[in-house]
Amino acid sequence: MALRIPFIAGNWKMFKTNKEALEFAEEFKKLYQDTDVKTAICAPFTQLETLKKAFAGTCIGVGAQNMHFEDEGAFTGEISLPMLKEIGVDYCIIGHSERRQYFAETDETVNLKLKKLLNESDIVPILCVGENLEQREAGKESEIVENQIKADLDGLSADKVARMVIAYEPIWAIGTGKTASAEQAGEMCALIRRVLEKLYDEDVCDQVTIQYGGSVKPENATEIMNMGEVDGALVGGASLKPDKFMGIINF
Ligand SMILES: O=C[C@H](O)COP(=O)(O)O
Repeated sequence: MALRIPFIAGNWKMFKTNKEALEFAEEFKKLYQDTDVKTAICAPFTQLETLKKAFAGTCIGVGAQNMHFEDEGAFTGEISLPMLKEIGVDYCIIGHSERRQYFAETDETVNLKLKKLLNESDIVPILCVGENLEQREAGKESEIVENQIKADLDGLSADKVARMVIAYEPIWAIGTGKTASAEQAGEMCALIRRVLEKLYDEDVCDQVTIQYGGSVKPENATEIMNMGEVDGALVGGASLKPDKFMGIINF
């Protein structure tokens, strides 16, 4: 079994101005030392260049939160892969539940975006999947997540999928203060690994980094990270403050 390095990424969603991002970066750089945990900040588009410059010469990665699947065109408000490449981002979140819920993201567009990123760049996608409360209460979480993974990865080759990150984010646990129990997080991350093994092979399933996301904070990070199949976390609210985020990285 491959030894996967823990990877804890922040998702700032629609928070922080450039000035605030720079202040965060300066403070966070001082704190992020002597750790074997990989990290990145996925920030709004307007802050990506600022963060790339601020984190230059460190191991702290920078990610976008979305990308269009076309290179260019009449798509008002969208950002393309060549634009992200020019900034030099390391990661890009794809298919976050907030994109699916509020901006009509579908498994079909998620799939096109993943193909674009993986076939035409070295940018690592962080694919988000997860069920809503109604689906969880109906006991359908495994079916929902399995179907999302199958549809989102459709047509992608094993070597491409092997370098992805997949974040299991139950929608009912995002920003609600309700966290999935460490067992629930572990079970769903294990399910994702089994689906990958079925679709590809053991090598792919061993290499993919699987994160849990949903109300992760310093107080619950140790328990979540200690579940066998959880390789990391995608952190929303608690990634906005350098000391809180560092508290999770130091789980
Ligand atoms: O991408 C991050 C997730 O949506 C989790 O957000 P949260 O930590 O604020 O619950």
